[in-house]
Formats: sequence, C-alpha cells, structure tokens
Amino acid sequence: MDLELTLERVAHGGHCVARHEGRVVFVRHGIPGERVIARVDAGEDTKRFWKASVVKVLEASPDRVKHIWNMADALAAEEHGAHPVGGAEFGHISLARQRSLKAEVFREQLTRLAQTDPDSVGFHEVESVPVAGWDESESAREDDGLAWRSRASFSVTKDGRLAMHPFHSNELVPIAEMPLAAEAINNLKLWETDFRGFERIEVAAPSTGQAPLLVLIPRADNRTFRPPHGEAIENASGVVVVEQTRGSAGDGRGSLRTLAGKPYVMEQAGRRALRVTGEGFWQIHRGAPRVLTEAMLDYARPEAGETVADLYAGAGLFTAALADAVGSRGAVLSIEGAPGTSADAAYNFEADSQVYVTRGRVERTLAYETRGDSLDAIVLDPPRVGAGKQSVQAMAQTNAQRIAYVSCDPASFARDVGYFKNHGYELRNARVFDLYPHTHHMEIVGLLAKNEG
Ligand SMILES: C[S@@+](CC[C@H](N)C(=O)[O-])C[C@H]1O[C@@H](n2cnc3c(N)ncnc32)[C@H](O)[C@@H]1O
Repeated sequence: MDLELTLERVAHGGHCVARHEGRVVFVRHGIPGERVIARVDAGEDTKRFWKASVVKVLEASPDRVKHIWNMADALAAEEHGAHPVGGAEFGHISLARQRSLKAEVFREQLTRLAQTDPDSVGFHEVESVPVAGWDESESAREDDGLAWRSRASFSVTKDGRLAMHPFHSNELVPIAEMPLAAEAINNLKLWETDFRGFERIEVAAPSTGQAPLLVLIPRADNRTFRPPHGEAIENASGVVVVEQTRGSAGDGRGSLRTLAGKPYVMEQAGRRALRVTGEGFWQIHRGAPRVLTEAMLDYARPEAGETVADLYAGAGLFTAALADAVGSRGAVLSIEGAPGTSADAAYNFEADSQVYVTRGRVERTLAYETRGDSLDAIVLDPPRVGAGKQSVQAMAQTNAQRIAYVSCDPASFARDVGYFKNHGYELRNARVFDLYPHTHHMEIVGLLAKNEG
C-alpha cells in the first residue's frame, strides 16, 4: 500500500514520524519536512503503528542530496524494481543535516528516558571525526563520510557472490563496492572471488597498514566447502574459517582454522600494538580509537597509583590507556565476555603487572572481582543493549567517583543514566561523535559522577 505522507520529526532508529488516519507511520529514507509517497511494509489493521519506505519524493527537503551509494538509494532501487541494501540509510541527507538529526535523537532520548537536560551536560552538537589512524603524520581525508569502516561484513549468495541484505529482509543483493569501507577493503575486490559454501565474510583492515584479514563463516548446511582462491585471498594478510563448536557461528565461541597467513591483525592503541583475532571486536571507524580514548581519559581522569576498571573491554583499547595512566603502582581490572577477545586482552597485557584481565559477564564478574572494595574510576563500553540494571548496581557498589560511559546507542545510554541516578550518580558531561556517517548511528561518551552530600 502506498501512502502520501508529510514527514515530521526524526525518531530513534533513523525513521521519520508521519501520521495516517490517526495511526503513526515510521518512514525510512526520508527527511523531516518532506512530502513523500511511502510504501507500507505490512499495514495490518491490528498494528498500532506501521513502517514504510519512501518510494517517491513530492516535495524534497533542501538537505536532500544525491545518494552516496546507488545500491543503497531507495529512489534508484524503486526505479529498477529492486530493494536498496542497508547500511547507508542516511546517504541521501547532507552530512550537516545527518548530524543535526542525530543531535535531535540524542536530546530526545536523554530528556525522555533520563530526565536530563542535554544543555545541562554541555551537549551542543554531534562532532565529526577525521578518518585517520593514530599517527599525526597521516592526513585525514575530506569530511565526506566515506571510507571510514575498518571492518565490514558481507553475506554470500548461493552461487558464491558477495552480497548484502536490503533493510530487514532475507533477500540478497550482489554488490561490487562498499563506499563506507576503507580503501584497503575495497581494493581487495572481494566481489571477484567465488565464496561458494560460505554464508558470511568479515573483513578487518587494521590501522597499522597491514593488509586486511578475511574471516569466512561457512554455511550451516555445508561444512565441506572448498577454500576460495584468487587475488583477494592472495592479498589478504590472513584467511581464517570460523568452525562452529557450540553456539551459533560467529558468536566468538567457534574455533578458528587458519587457511593462510595469520589469524589476527595488530591494531594501534597509542604507543601500543594490540592483537585482535578473527572476528574479535575493534572500533569500526578508523578515527574512533584515538578520539574515544581521548574523550574517555578526559572524563575518567585516571591518576598514577589509582585502581580503575575497564568493563566490556574488548582486546583492551581503553585498558591500554588506563594502564599507562595508573602506572605500575596502580591497578586496572579489565573485564571482557567473549572468550577469543578476552584471550587477546590477556596476551596484550601479559607484560603489564598492573593489569588484571578476566573473562566473564560484567553483571556477575565485577561484583565478584571487587568483593566490596572501592574503585577510583570506571570505564564502560557495552554493546548496543547497554549495561542494564544489574551491571549498573555492581558499578555503583564500587563507589567509583568518576564513570566514563562509552555507548553506541542513545536509548540504552539514557536508560542506564536513569539507573545510575537511582544510585546517586549524575550525568555531568556528554559528547556525541559521528562515528557512523551516512547511517543513523552515533557514539556517545558521558561522564557520571557521584552527587555530593
Ligand atoms: C562495544 S565493544 C567495546 C570493546 C572495547 N572497549 C573497545 O573499544 O575495543 C563491547 C564488548 O563487550 C563485550 N561484551 C558484550 N556483553 C558483555 C557482557 N555482558 N559482559 C562482558 N563483556 C561483554 C563484547 O564481546 C565486546 O567486546
């Protein structure tokens, strides 16, 4: 069903809110203020709200621009009777407006879910981040929102072609470029390789300039794949296959079989190089490690000799900076849940006597490891779902004076700020970074501190 709609404000998730006969319709691929024809996904009468996608623009916003990627352009796809691929759903909006829309979403979530005034925490705007590694000598590319992804994930069609999914769809669309991915990823020309027998291909292009690592996830119904070959395979620094042992493939519990080269990449964290194996987590935007570490240090203010914790620590990006700041007289408790990534963290800090790396879920492990002792500061960087009530309670029980909260979701961040409030903490400062240009996502760094008195 196609509807003629006027798009109102932007909502969490990047959709614009519109109304049709009293029902709310969440519309993607639009811009607030536009008049559009939108196609409703399902449109059942029983649903309180519908979801729809713009197929024609009747009155365009002055912020509408030519989409950065034809394959992800909803209007171009409609002309060809196809569906746009996901992953660049803001690509039709000028970068400045993308950032102001993200700022609106952050403001709304913080006000509604945390009863906190964004102005009172010094929030003004969503900040752009240069696409560059840690090295001062590397000049950043122009601010066009492209080539920032140091990590990319692709699906594979039954006949072995590199592909992506349209938004919320099982369909697969073969692709031959990914403009948001770093040049090193596009230069591999993965679309020329026959990946028959595989379900997913993950690529990691490390900031150290080393060639990318390929992580191949076989199809569940095909354990007898033939190793792929060709230029992309030869040019990768390593090729590994995730062999499922338990759980689902790719949840960090599968074992890795190395087909070529090394099963890990080395990533830069300040003066250190950290090992990240297979699908292990690393910040996606090329400029993220540096900008987030600096913002985190500014809020957590770790001092020599202090005892601090890095929660949801990954391979140890923030653990590295904290270890250097507290020095050999201090202590860093580094907690990470995924077995492979935690093993990387253990390896990365083997020589740092002040760092204690432990594997476990923060919800239980933090209370167990601190056993009622206090901490000076905490850094947390949970996945999109946020920390949740139990982890916030465990953090509050450490009596930490300063908590630097790094988050990739404004809703779970604001919800957790509410939980922290119940334990006497207040959000003092917040910055929001545009670490995912041309998508609706954003990255937040907040400072929570104990209320005095
Ligand atoms: C957003 S990443 C942050 C990693 C790290 N701070 C960095 O910047 O590289 C979140 C990490 O939390 C881990 N994780 C997810 N849920 C967890 C939990 N309940 N307890 C501990 N770690 C968890 C994931 O495996 C992932 O490595």
